[in-house]
Amino acid sequence: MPAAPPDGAPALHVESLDVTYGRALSALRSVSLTVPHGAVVALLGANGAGKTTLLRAVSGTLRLHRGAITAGRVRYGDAVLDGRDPVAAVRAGVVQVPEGRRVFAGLTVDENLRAGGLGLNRRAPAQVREARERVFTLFPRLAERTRQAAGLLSGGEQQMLAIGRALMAAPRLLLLDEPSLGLAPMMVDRIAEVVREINAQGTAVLLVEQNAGMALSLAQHAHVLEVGEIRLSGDAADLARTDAVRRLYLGETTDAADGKGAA
Ligand SMILES: Nc1ncnc2c1ncn2[C@@H]1O[C@H](COP(=O)(O)OP(=O)(O)OP(=O)(O)O)[C@@H](O)[C@H]1O
Repeated sequence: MPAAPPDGAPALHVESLDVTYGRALSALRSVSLTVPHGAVVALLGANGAGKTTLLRAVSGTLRLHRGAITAGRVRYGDAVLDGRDPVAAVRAGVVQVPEGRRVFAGLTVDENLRAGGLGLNRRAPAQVREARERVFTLFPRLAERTRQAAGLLSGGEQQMLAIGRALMAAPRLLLLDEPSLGLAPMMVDRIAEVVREINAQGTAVLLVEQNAGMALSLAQHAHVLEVGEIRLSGDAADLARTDAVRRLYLGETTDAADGKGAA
């Protein structure tokens, strides 16, 4: 468990959130969760459960996908984030790493990293250098490839770059969407280590993962979303022991008759 937060340290509060896409599609209903300062919180759920939608609602990117918050609140510390844009979220200290390693393929590693700092364009060059050094310490492979086009990196390296780019904005809360998706097991282990290191440096993480084993091993708290609603919440280690999570999300056959199809 993380150390007790200092007084006034910001936490993310999502309160009774409803989100729709277009006029009809209800993607989230009455979703509430908290990410305490310095914590790792995992968000699990099947395809289409609404995990990405929740991250978009927090990072201010929902409108870019024609979604809208129709009820509820998103607050990070004193900042109200619902109804705001991504720049407001970044300024408040909240940065999302989108699913699918969306790096700028035609730009170099270095240019991608610079782009990550642009949301905070009044920062002193020394801070930018410091953020860059932090990224290169976490990801030495990026330091060796600063002039390489991002599109030529391996999948794992692109995921590192996507995370590194987000870290350039010096987030206090990182929203990570499926960082292990499509990566080889060794790279998944490396990404897990990186999440641990980032968290140990004081950044809270809201981690969306289909790899429930990895997510629950990293998180202190976890929530399970099903068709837009939170079905289970609790201590990550406790959730990992429940039959439903073991069967549906950890791939264990506690009851062969039920199979794993619902996940
Ligand atoms: N831009 C969009 N326009 C319309 N519907 C959308 C849009 N994005 C997501 N949805 C729908 O909202 C619901 C929740 O999707 P979301 O991507 O948040 O789920 P998810 O849990 O992240 O799933 P996945 O693991 O597949 O990414 C789904 O029914 C999905 O089809």
